[in-house]
Amino acid sequence: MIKKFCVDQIDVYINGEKLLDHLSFSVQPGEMLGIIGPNGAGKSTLLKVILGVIKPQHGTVEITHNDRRPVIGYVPQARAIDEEMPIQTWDFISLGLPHRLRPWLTKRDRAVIKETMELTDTSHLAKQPIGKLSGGEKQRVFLAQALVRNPDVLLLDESTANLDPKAQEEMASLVHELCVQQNISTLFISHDIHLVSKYSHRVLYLTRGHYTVGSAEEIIDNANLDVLYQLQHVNGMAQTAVETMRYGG
Ligand SMILES: Nc1ncnc2c1ncn2[C@@H]1O[C@H](COP(=O)(O)OP(=O)(O)OP(=O)(O)O)[C@@H](O)[C@H]1O
Repeated sequence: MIKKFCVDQIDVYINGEKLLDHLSFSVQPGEMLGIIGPNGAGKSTLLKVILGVIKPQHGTVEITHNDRRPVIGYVPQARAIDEEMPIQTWDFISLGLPHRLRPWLTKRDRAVIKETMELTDTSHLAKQPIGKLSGGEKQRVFLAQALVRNPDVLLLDESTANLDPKAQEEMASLVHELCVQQNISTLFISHDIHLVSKYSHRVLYLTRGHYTVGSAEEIIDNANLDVLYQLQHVNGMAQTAVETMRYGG
C-alpha cells in the first residue's frame, strides 16, 4: 500500500502556455479519483507528469510506499493494436510483468496472470489473438496487463472511450471494485460525467490553468461547469448524475 501520493503545486507549460497552474491534490490508498475536463485541458499531460515522462517546471509529485518502490500501472489513451499482431492474449498480458532477467514465466507468474485474468473477466480470451478482440475486450486486457504488476497506483486514460454504455458501466464498476479491494490509488480520466460521478470517490475537474477537487456533487454543482465546458447539455447530464447519486439509482 502507498504511504503518500501527493501532487504539490505543479506548473506545466506546453508551447509557452501554462497548462497546469499550481495544481495540488493527494490520493489515498484505495481511492478512485475521477478526472474530467474539456479537450486539451491537460488531463493526459497530468498522468504523464505523474509517470515522470513530463517534468513539471515547478512543483513535485511524491509517491512513496511503506516498504518498497511504488509500482504504477498505466493504460494510455487510444492504445492502438495492430489487428494482425500475432500474439495471444495470455502472452500480451504477461508482458505487463516486471522486467526480469529470465525469459520464462515462473509458477508464481502464471498464478498471478491467471488470477488477474479471472478478476478482469478475460480468462476465456487467453488463446485469442489480441488484434482480433472487440474494443471492450481489449480494454479489459489492457487493464489486466496494467494490473499484473500488482500496482499501487493505476492511471487510466479514457479506458471507457468508444465502448457501448453497458461495457462502459462494467469497466468503471470493475475499476472501482479493484481499486477498493486491492487498495490501489486510481486516477480515472473520462468525458462521461455520469460514470465519473457514480464510481469515483472524488473528482478532479481540470480546465486550462484552473482546477477544482471535491465530491462529485460539489464539482457538478459548480456553476462554472457548463461555462467552462461551453456545452449546455453537459449541465443536464450533470444534473442526472447528481439525482442518480441522491436517489441511489
Ligand atoms: N507532446 C506534446 N507536444 C506538444 N503539445 C502537446 C503535447 N502533448 C500535449 N500537448 C498539448 O497540450 C494540451 C493538453 O493536451 P492533453 O492531451 O493533456 O489534454 P487532455 O485534457 O487529455 O485532452 P483530451 O480530452 O482531448 O484527451 C493540448 O493542447 C495538446 O495539444
